[in-house]
Amino acid sequence: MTRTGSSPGVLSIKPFRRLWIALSLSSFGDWLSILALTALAGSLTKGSAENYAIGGVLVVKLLPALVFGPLAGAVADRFDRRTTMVIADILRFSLFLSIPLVGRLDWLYIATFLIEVVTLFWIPAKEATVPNLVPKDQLEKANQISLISTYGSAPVAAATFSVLALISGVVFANQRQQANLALYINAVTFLVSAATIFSLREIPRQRGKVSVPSILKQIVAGWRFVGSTPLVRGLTVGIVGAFAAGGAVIGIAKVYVKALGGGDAAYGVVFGMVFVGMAIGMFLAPRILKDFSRRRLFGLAIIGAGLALVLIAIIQNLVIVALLTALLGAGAGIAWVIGYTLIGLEVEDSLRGRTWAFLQSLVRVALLLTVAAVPFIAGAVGQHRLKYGKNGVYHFDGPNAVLLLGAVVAVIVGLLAYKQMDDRKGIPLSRDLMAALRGEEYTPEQPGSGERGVFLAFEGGEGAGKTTQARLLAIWLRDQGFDVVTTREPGSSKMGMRLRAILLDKETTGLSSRAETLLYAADRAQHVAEVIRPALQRGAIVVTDRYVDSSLAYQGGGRELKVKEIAEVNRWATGGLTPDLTIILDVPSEVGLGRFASPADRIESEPREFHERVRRGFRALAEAEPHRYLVIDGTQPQQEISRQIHDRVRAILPDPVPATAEAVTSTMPVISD
Ligand SMILES: Nc1ncnc2c1ncn2[C@@H]1O[C@H](COP(=O)(O)OP(=O)(O)OP(=O)(O)O)[C@@H](O)[C@H]1O
Ligand SMILES: Cc1cn([C@H]2C[C@H](O)[C@@H](COP(=O)(O)O)O2)c(=O)[nH]c1=O
Repeated sequence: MTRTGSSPGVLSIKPFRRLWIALSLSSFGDWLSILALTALAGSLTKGSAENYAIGGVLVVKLLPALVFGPLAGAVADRFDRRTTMVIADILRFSLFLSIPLVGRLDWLYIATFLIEVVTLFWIPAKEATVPNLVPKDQLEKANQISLISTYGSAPVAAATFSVLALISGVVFANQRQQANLALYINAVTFLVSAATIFSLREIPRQRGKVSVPSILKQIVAGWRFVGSTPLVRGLTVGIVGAFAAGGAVIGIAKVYVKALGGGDAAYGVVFGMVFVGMAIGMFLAPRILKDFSRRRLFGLAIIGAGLALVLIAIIQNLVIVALLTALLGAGAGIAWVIGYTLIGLEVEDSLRGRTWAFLQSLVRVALLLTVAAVPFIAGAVGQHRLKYGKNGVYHFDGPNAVLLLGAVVAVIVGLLAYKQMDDRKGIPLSRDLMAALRGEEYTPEQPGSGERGVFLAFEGGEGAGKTTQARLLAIWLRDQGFDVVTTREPGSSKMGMRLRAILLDKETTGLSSRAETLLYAADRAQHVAEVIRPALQRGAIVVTDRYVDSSLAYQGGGRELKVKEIAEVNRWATGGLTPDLTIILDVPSEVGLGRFASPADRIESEPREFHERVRRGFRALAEAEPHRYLVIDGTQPQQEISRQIHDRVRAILPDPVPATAEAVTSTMPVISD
């Protein structure tokens, strides 16, 4: 995985840097043009026609992609890319300049349509050029920085538009002149871009024959693939639905902001907030919810965006709407980055291209239909005044209805995507989410294990008396008719015995603390699978001499690794199996170590401070969850320790099986429910 932080390295490649400057300028110009054109269209019309005029701008911006999309890709491969880009930029400069000079709505539409057609040829020429300017191993970084510039320029454009609106509001009398100023600046960005690309002699000349796939064929092929793959089905439903909801917002935002008392500056701020939110969502969510299922997060992000939209539709306060818009953007940004990554990671390489082509076609259709439908829905709903209290009047107009409809669509598609893509079925969402927020992965007890027995663990430092007490407890339990399995760690399986030899042999030198932790965890995973879980499933009482807490105290306390991380590894290794009771025998380290006559093994040979840290580690675990532990002073006489253990264990034992059961099974009786 490449880190974004290393992107400046790519920018040191001079030709790529120039192309990137051109891309940034063009992206900035594109975003600024959406704001300026919709504002100008609004100012060229009056009353309810304003809705249709703004919607019209967006429709003509989307239409060319449907008609000329496949052709543009082919042109990029067939003609000289540098020339294509320079001509496209000069054309865009001229067309943008013409809009304020002509100053008519019909020309605004024609010019916008032509600009979009030209842009369609510019983009694939640029996309195809990048791999020729950077080495292969830098391509991913180059793509990252291009993506950041494309979307990062949106809030910059929005801020510029707001500032321009404020400044020009002082100088100019009407809104038309303000929008015109933005369009002039916009035109200049394309001229600079053309000059920058013209100077790029490194772009190789390109000639060749390329077939033009029909958009209809792509959609049909895509449908077939989507129908047979739940992941892509969920992604498609989510992405297309989110774009449809987004289309509703884009189509109505200008009118809604105006209805809330805002002008062009406020529109620019609200528009920019979507992208600020997107950037925050994209950046923060994957970090905060590092261990959370990406498939679940995808659906949840769309639902979250839908809920933010509900509030935007009903809370009619400009400042709150602007803040909620950032929330909406965050949801959209999270869904976008996850959708993008999931397609990259989980869709086979041979199908990825088709998936993208299909999604892009569908997204454009969805956007187009929504943007086109928005003015009609808003117009059909009309204006409604709802009275409340003595003098209160709540306005519910077309824009509110459109936003609410978009919100409902987002929530429904979010739910559908969640259902289709859920990769943790049966795991409660709230627990999964809470664990992820704590930085842990929620591991439930293995499904269907159906343990009926009792699981007891002895823990403590060296020579604390664990083996002695485990043996005495087993005798006491068997005397009462229980099926008891005594076991220990490490080394209760064939593989575990070999691991024990490696771990405790003083000849083992240079073993890293992490490797040591993993070897103990591997022994434990085998121990649980081979010995503990089968015994518990048949209803036995399992008494183990050491378990997970030994790793937390020895590798966490003794070796000073992070206890949380060790717990996480072990949760995974054991499938979350936790003892019903853990008995800690607490003795000062010199007392425990002094009880042995035999030579010390690799761990016992550690210095005293190590063993004292281990002791403190065990105590801390018991203090954190007292209900799961029984801490006993291990320096007491053996019988006294046994008595205290019996008192506590008795309370959690099930009723022994009636004596008759022994006759039936003719084996050691098992515990009944
Ligand atoms: N309460 C006690 N008082 C004094 N000596 C004891 C007590 N309990 C056990 N011992 C003795 O201490 C020694 C170590 O006991 P034991 O093997 O049970 O400890 P352990 O905790 O299992 O040690 P290990 O660190 O090897 O797991 C044995 O010789 C045992 O007889
Ligand atoms: C399970 C486990 C054990 N250890 C250490 C603790 C002891 O020094 C030895 C095991 O020897 P014993 O005589 O069987 O008690 O291994 C550890 O460091 N981490 C663990 O998870």
